[in-house]
Amino acid sequence: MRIRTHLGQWPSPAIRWRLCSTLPQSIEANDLIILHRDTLTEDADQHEPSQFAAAAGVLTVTAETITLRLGGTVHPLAGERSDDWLAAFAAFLECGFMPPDALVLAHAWREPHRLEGNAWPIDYANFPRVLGLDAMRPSVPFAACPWQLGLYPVVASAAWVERLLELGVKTLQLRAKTLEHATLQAEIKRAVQAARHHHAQLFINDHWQLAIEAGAYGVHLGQEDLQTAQLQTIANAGLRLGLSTHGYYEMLVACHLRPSYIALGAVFATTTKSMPTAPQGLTRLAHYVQLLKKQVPLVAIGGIDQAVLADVLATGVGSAAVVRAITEASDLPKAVATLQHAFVRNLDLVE
Ligand SMILES: Cc1ncc(COP(=O)(O)OP(=O)(O)O)c(N)n1
Ligand SMILES: Cc1nc(C(=O)O)sc1CCOP(=O)(O)O
Repeated sequence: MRIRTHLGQWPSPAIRWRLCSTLPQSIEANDLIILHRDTLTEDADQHEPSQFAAAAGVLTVTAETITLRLGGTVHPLAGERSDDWLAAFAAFLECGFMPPDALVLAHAWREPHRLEGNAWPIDYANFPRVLGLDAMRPSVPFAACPWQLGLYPVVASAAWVERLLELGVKTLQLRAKTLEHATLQAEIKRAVQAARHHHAQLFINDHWQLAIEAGAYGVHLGQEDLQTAQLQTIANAGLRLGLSTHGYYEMLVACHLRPSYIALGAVFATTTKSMPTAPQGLTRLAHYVQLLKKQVPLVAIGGIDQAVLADVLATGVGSAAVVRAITEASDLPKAVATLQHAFVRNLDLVE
């Protein structure tokens, strides 16, 4: 409660978690069981999850690490933390953050922040490391892209890419979800050639091998894609990499891989795809930007249109990716011009 009062206004959490530092008489579905261990090497690692199967999650805490198991996913974190990290964890859960994100924030929590009247953790140096990522991290950072990627339409065909290039759009993504290999290969080639002709930056969603083959500017991948994509091959080929994130834990994963930009979503509700996570909203987005703005170029995505673009840009992101604001526009040239104008106005305000 003491820490929570310093974290500002947040909607009530959708889930009331119960933190159990000692074993409860009966385990309930929203319980997070906390186990203290000397090291992580014990075979306890294998037995604990089934023993506590009725709980929502288990945190195994050692001096240097905390491993959170939640819904079949393991989140291993390492880093310094304050003595009151557990109280901070409870406070961030109370602000509505899911356990992996609340645990990241709890690591980064420092009491002096509160005394300085700036309680929210935004100092990247205090944030923990996600363990187990080194094998997928390329030996060098991905090629850089501009800090301000500007208006960033995400479209499903080369024809759409060409239409937008004719209207002066300079950053785009081809996100073709339903095409078969041969058609897809031809679409990607055509879109890459058109983008090159217009000196534009075209990212290819998911299909990183075809993107390399076609010589695309970059690739966009989601967190699940990280299990299968060969990031070193993408980096060696000189392509840029954009990575999706949906909260603090995923941001740390993404940052460790040194991508060219990080996407923050979904800012607002979207009907373009079914999202497993709740919309972030502008307040969270602003906190994310404060943390990451000096680390990597940022792109906001999800439910962004003309009506909200100025508010989104006011958080400090350098780009906004949009689907429906473009594909469902009744007057495409006007929609592009209006959206582009918001970027110009925002740059004026920042300068
Ligand atoms: C700019 C940008 N941000 C996020 C996404 C979403 O990517 P991903 O998580 O891989 O989901 P799908 O696009 O594959 O549904 C994106 N495509 N672009
Ligand atoms: C493709 C995609 N990825 C998202 C994410 O949050 O990762 S949101 C999204 C769809 C964005 O579409 P619209 O602009 O129509 O809301």
